[in-house]
Amino acid sequence: MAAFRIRVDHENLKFSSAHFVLFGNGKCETLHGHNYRAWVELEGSLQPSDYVLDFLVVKPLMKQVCERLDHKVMLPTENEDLRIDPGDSVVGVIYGNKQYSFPAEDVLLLPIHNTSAELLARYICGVLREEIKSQFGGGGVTAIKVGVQESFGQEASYEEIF
Ligand SMILES: Nc1nc2c(c(=O)[nH]1)N=C([C@H](O)[C@H](O)COP(=O)(O)OP(=O)(O)OP(=O)(O)O)CN2
Repeated sequence: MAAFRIRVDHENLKFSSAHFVLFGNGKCETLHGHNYRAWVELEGSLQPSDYVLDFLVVKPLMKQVCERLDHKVMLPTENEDLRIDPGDSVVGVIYGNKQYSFPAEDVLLLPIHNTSAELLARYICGVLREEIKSQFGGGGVTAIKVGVQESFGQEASYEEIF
């Protein structure tokens, strides 16, 4: 089967954020940060413009998502073992015998089960999918794939049919 695929992967598509992966049974990583990078690939048919979708519209969408994640402590709200108390000025978090409190403005609550690169990729993919659908009606896009790199040589990607 023949298909066109575009890829947007720029050095400014990055976010520097803190997280800790939860392993269950009260075990988790220590809080730490990564200089994440993200990229997206879109597969689809050519439009009258001879584009699948203009790079110049995909790039700012990706940039927006990265900016939302940048300089935040990312916390997963879909993990039943992580207790989050989202106050107006302080977010309290309890996991096993660990307790954290963060300034609310530094926290980003994400509707995911864990802040692994895999689930961050799926989250970003979902945000982009909805933006592309609402702004361009999908265009000719048939599949979307997002990659999230934690550090050089370590990345996860997620792909879904549009
Ligand atoms: N499949 C996945 N494996 C791991 C993930 C992930 O998201 N998906 N995440 C981690 C951790 O976040 C961990 O911090 C990364 O591990 P590590 O490479 O040890 O950490 P550094 O970036 O600090 O790299 P150094 O080589 O230690 O400097 C683990 N696995």
